[in-house]
Amino acid sequence: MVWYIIPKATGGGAFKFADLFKEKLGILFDKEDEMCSLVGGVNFLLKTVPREAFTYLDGQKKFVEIDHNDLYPYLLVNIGSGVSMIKVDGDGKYERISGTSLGGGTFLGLGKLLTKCKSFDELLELSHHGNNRVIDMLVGDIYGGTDYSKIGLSSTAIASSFGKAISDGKELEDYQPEDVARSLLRMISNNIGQIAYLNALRFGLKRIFFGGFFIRGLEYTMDTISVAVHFWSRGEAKAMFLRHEGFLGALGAFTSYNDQSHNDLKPHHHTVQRAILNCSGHNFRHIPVTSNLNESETIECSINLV
Ligand SMILES: Nc1ncnc2c1ncn2[C@@H]1O[C@H](COP(=O)(O)OP(=O)(O)OP(=O)(O)O)[C@@H](O)[C@H]1O
Ligand SMILES: CC(C)(CO)[C@@H](O)C(=O)NCCC(=O)O
Repeated sequence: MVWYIIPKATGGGAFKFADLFKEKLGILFDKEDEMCSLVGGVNFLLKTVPREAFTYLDGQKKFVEIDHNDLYPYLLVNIGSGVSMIKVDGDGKYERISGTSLGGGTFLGLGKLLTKCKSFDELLELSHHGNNRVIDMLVGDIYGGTDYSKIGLSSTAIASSFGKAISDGKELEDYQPEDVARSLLRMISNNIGQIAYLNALRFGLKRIFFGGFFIRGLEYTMDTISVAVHFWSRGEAKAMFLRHEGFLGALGAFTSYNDQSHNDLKPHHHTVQRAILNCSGHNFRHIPVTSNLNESETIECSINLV
């Protein structure tokens, strides 16, 4: 019996590794466009999975009721190595309106250089124990401890990320890696939240969904992004997060098997004749799919969305 498996692949890696897979494993990818897959993944989740989207503010997670008839338009901010901002108007209807190269890769890359830590988890762990005020220059540092209330800035607002390092007379080694990691996480998350809001404003979008593997359900990251969106929108816009934020592209590629008919898909037990891979530029991540062969010579996949 001969088995032909055509894996769906999305992201830059679908292109970057296509020849390698063909040469070494004899496998051809079915390439799915990255942006299209991201949007497909989010739409699938929002329409199919209960309690998928939530807000996170002041340590409180609140699930958001999604009205399927009033879902669009929204802004999707996908934070991977870089950041893509996509205005979504419907199934398959979207436009990438902006992006920034200051993303998860910047956090991890700079973090490795500045703290010598080896992995994302290590860097995050460090950031949990740090205090950004040691390195960040606050409004109060500039204004002698007081707020600049006339323009809406409290004394504890960050005036300049890493600004204290200008005149502290310290070398990198004199700072605790925990504090450096904390400032870095705050700087990146804050910046993304601000750019996201400005783009939402450009197009009059009230809802902003944040996804990508950078978020990973991390409270400090989500809190910083939420505060940035809240601050810049003066409470008008809300940052929303997704429970399955790290698998958007792979899910979108998966749902595209059925000719984009997401509505026919249920989050449990799909019978498909193919497999999926989510390929970023430098690594592969399998969506948690279990598979076994059944008598009709198909691969039975079930996704566990918990
Ligand atoms: N265990 C981990 N190992 C590496 N990076 C991680 C890990 N957990 C979270 N991250 C963060 O996720 C980012 C990568 O996210 P993701 O895989 O969604 O994007 P990507 O596909 O590599 O990038 P892009 O969307 O720009 O192509 C990293 O830059 C890092 O900040
Ligand atoms: C290049 C991609 C789309 C690859 O996923 C992503 O890393 C990204 O959106 N980077 C930001 C590029 C920019 O808009 O400045």
